[in-house]
Amino acid sequence: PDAQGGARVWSAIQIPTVSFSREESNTTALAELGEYIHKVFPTVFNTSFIKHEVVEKYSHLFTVQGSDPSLQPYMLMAHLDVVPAPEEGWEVPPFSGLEQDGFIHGRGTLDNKNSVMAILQALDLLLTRNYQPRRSFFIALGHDEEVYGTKGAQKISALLQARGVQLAFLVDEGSFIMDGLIPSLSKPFAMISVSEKGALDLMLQVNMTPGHSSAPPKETSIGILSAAVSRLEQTPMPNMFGSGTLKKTLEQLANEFPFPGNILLNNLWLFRPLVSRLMERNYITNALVRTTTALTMFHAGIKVNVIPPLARAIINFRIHPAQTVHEVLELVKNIVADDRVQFHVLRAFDPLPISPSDDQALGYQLLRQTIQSVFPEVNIVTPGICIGNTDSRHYANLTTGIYLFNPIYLQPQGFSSIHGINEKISVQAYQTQVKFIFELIQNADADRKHVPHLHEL
Ligand SMILES: CCCCCCCC/C=C\CCCCCCCC(=O)N[C@@H](CC(C)C)C(=O)O
Ligand SMILES: [Zn+2]
Ligand SMILES: [Zn+2]
Repeated sequence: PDAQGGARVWSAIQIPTVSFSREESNTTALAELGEYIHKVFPTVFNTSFIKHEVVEKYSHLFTVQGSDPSLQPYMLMAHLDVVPAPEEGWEVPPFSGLEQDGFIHGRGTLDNKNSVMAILQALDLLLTRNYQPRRSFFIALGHDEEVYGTKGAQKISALLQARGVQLAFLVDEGSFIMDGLIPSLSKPFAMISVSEKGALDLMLQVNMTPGHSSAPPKETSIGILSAAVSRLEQTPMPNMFGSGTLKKTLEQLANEFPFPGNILLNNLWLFRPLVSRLMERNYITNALVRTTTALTMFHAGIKVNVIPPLARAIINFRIHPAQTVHEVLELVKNIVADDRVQFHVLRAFDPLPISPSDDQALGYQLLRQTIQSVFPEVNIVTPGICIGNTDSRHYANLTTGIYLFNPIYLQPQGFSSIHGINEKISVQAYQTQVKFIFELIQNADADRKHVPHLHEL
């Protein structure tokens, strides 16, 4: 990639495209970022076979017309918005986009302006080499992923559906080259997520008669609700480990673990109960084996000497692929087992279906091939499940091949910086991401029977 690559990312980081809530986002910044990509990637915007459309004012859809209409198109995705970043705790201000010690710092450097910039830069590089793709593809840049994507991705998806588009596959954020995230597994491995967990935001509410605090009743709305949410926190949803994608992932990783992990994972027929318990010990692997329960909001009380009429809590469940929203709701009601607690579903969706990862799965195989070429040191490429949610779920009507992968090494510190503090990307990692997309686009054009001849960076 050219020397400007880093500089372009820094400037994008300086534009605070924050989504605060579904109702509130920094639309001035979103518009500014739209103008910015126009300014720094003029070739992308001025090429005759690329159509650019703005959707719902701030999202962007690029249609790159390939020369061979018989090939089914695919889509590359990223999002322009970021979560808020209060300045406390940051080594450098989160919207400074400063470069220090080979790293670009700031909110959005991993989630997900890196992908916005890398996709456009890779395409720009191909265009400057007079490359016209054979296979058409779309680039969808949503502007509200961090607040559910209903204005951006959902609208782009509806637009494409109305045009009769069906995609061979799509690639979005959500998974990485995992580096030290699994205890005792020191070797990095590439995980391409082939599904993502579902979600349920559930409000619990207790209404009681208000009164004077000098003569309190035996139970208050706060006490009843606290007991209910505490029961939910203390009673984890069932461990679903045993089949499906995770079992496949672990079997593929088995020989990478030192003794005795390798023996346990190579003999899951015998050690399944033990492995399933071990997975619960770490908060990341725990999230892979069950529907998680996170108590995230709690509101009650209006004055120190008033018995509160109303107490409310919101719980965020992330639903394991082997369960449904309906099943989780039933379990929750059984655990709470108190008629005074009312339930209101604020938002819910089931886990995504599992995308294919067999030899015939075009998207998966292209990603695997490109990983092996760009990261020859990575021995294992494995399908996995994304524990968070992405804009990709809005496109499930257009394709059965949804693949989540960011071609970046992710260490525990990087993992906690996503939505946390000190988010940063090394200039070298960003350049490698550009190289990855540059090769991926060309691999998607190659005759699958022959070894591709690539333009090189
Ligand atoms: C043996 C396998 C090991 C696997 C380790 C897994 C480690 C997980 C690593 C990365 C997960 C990062 C997830 C990033 C995508 C999440 C994006 C996001 O925050 N989305 C929001 C969307 C919501 C609809 C607002 C979310 O809350 O999920
Ligand atoms: Zn993201
Ligand atoms: Zn995010």
